[in-house]
Amino acid sequence: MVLEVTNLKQQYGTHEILNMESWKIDYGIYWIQGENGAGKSTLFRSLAGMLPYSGSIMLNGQYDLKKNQIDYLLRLNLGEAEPLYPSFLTPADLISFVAEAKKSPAGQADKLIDALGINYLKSPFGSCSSGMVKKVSLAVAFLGNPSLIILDEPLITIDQEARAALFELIKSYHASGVTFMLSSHQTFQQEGLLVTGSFALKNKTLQSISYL
Ligand SMILES: Nc1ncnc2c1ncn2[C@@H]1O[C@H](COP(=O)(O)OP(=O)(O)OP(=O)(O)O)[C@@H](O)[C@H]1O
Repeated sequence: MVLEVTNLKQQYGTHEILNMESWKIDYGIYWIQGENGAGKSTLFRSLAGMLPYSGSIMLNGQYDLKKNQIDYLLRLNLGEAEPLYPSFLTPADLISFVAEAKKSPAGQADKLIDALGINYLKSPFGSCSSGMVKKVSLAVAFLGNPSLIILDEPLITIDQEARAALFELIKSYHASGVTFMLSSHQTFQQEGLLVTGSFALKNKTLQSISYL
């Protein structure tokens, strides 16, 4: 099992957002759907260790997010829907920092920069376009040797060329064993991406969607 979630509860103050008894996914590409405010980003941030939660989250059947946090976080990457970086930082700074933290193999960052067409590496984020910021956030989500990559709304603000490059990256990383969790209000089908399963976040839990 790539990911196993048990009794996950998540709330902001007294407002409960998630209450998931059991959710397991194996190797694949999953599309997570849900209305605005359903809790997708909250779920992804919880899985990425960014929010306190109650319950258990286990990766690759052996890394518990609470007990083996470093091993877990080396294997799970999140690309946020609307990434925010300090305005003085440059994409080059961010990429090299994350590459080191994620133990990225030599040459991997350059390939991602090239593939996604990131060409303002030394301009501070404060002067980058929103599409450029998003492309950098996508590049860093592929760094290291992840087992699971979560991309929250990966298609927003990126142009057609970057979109095509992103789908090529997803396909090639998936072929080498990476599981993906993608959220989008748009369909992925036209990109030739074979989705293993789709889930909808409703009533604080994930329900499997089957297509006729
Ligand atoms: N930091 C926070 N503090 C308090 N409430 C929050 C916070 N972040 C999100 N929420 C609330 O939690 C609920 C779930 O939000 P979340 O962003 O996870 O939904 P989403 O499914 O990703 O939505 P969208 O499709 O609009 O991006 C919403 O009601 C939102 O207002």
